[in-house]
Amino acid sequence: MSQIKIFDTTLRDGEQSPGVNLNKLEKLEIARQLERFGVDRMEAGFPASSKGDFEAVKAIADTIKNTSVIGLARTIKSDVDIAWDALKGAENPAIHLFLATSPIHMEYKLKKTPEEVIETAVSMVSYAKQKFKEIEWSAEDATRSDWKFLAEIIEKVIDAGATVINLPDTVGYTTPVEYGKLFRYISENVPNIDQVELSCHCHNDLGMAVANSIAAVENGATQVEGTINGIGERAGNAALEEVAVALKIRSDYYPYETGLKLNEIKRTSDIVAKLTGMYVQANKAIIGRNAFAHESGIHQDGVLKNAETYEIITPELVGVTSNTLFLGKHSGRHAFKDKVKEFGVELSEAEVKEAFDQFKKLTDHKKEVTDDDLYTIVMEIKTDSSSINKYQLEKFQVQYGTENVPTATVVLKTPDGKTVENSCPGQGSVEALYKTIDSLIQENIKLVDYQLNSVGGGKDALAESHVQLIVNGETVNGRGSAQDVLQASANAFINAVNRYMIKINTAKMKELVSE
Ligand SMILES: CC(=O)SCCNC(=O)CCNC(=O)[C@H](O)C(C)(C)COP(=O)(O)OP(=O)(O)OC[C@H]1O[C@@H](n2cnc3c(N)ncnc32)[C@H](O)[C@@H]1OP(=O)(O)O
Ligand SMILES: CC(C)C(=O)C(=O)O
Ligand SMILES: [Mg+2]
Repeated sequence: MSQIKIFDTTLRDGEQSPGVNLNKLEKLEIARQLERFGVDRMEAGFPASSKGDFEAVKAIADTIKNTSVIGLARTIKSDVDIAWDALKGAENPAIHLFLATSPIHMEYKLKKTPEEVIETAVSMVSYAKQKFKEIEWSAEDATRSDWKFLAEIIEKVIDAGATVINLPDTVGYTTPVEYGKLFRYISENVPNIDQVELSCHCHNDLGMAVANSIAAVENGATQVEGTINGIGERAGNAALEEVAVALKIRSDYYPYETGLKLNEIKRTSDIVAKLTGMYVQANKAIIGRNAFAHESGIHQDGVLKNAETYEIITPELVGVTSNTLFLGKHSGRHAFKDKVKEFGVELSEAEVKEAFDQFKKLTDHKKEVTDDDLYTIVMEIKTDSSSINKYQLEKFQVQYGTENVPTATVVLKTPDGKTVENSCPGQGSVEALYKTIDSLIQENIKLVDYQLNSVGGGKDALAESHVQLIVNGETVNGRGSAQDVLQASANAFINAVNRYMIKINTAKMKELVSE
């Protein structure tokens, strides 16, 4: 079996999904889970793109030790310098430089001739080599590039010091046979190709990202790039869990394996869905709710006689277990801490206290607190700490009846410690609630997206809400959970506003420091 490396870009290309906006703490929690999952490389972000991304990449580089941490950069000196500042604390600092090679990108986007593109790529790889030992170079839009030109530029960037060459299908344009031929061509026509690793990076615009990635592996790729749950720009990237499980299940045919711990798939998928707000559809391969459900009689009959008649993957393989019954009203702190440890999440003493208090409160209303419930509580605590004063929901009431105009009354504490109160009507309960909260906040707020999901099943399941707001022109996401759907909705709205407050306060503090 040959070992295929897994390069995860959930935190960079995945975060390019419209509407996804992760903060530093959320990125750090996802990075920790990716490390547990066993990815070989993780692209933590694009350090030169914003201060927030710089700080997140730096925090991940300084924390993650068992996975190589990489940052994306354009072929611009300042991007390379900023990437170095973010990544120099990593165990093995690595940079991912990209430059487009297709005629359309070179002429219209970069406004460079092919010769200038070669000269820029070579000089920036050489420049980066003064700092980084490991350099991945990507020929952006490789699948719409001239193959002879690709072979020429690749040979030169390898001579300049690149250690990994990536041939991205940037716009999801290729098909498995064609992409396979491209890898074969590059393997056979670049004389120094054996000095580097060859990587594939597929987008899913035509629904072929996973198939294309496997075709690349069959034709010489030694690394697959992708994201958890296939999130990413437009229709997304290749879903890594699908690639890994396909290689495992079809090991009778494919002589390749990955170092991923497949039984961490469910947990990795869950944390990414929860923190990005991009939930997977029920029929999603590998981890969708229906992936292991058998509905029709003939299938059920077959499965009862021998599960393998209709089941090629077992739920246990990918870490889908029946949602373990967790602790109850009478459970103590020790059992609680043990459970949190099992999740692989580290909590400080103060965080344990906060999580335990919330868990106890939940047991007053919910007989059976499950792993999913507890994980939701723990993640809220791990990803939402900030020392700045924030808006706090003191109390609220919503009146709703089929014959009444829904009306909400809300009492809020503002960041400067004042208590404010108002009531507003709305078309529905959530609208009334949101209008009232909005009226109490001195910012210009527009609601762009609202989602409500249940955590697990049952009448008493926790509700989890995601919102996207535009606050004074800035897009921010918010997340909230509670047993009541209106409380979860209110929490999500206020969480988004508080993230905006954190964002502008951090920017203001930086200005003061630099003055
Ligand atoms: C295929 C991919 O996924 S590539 C990664 C895409 N990801 C992102 O763009 C997310 C983060 N991006 C950003 O925050 C911003 O685009 C920034 C901060 C990087 C740049 O912002 P701005 O300076 O305002 O430039 P803007 O985004 O409008 O345009 C991009 C510029 O980079 C140039 N550029 C694009 N790719 C490259 C490259 N690989 N190397 C050098 N320059 C490049 C473009 O030609 C354009 O230059 P121009 O201003 O001279 O025309
Ligand atoms: C930055 C590059 C590798 C990319 O994401 C793409 O081309 O899709
Ligand atoms: Mg991409």
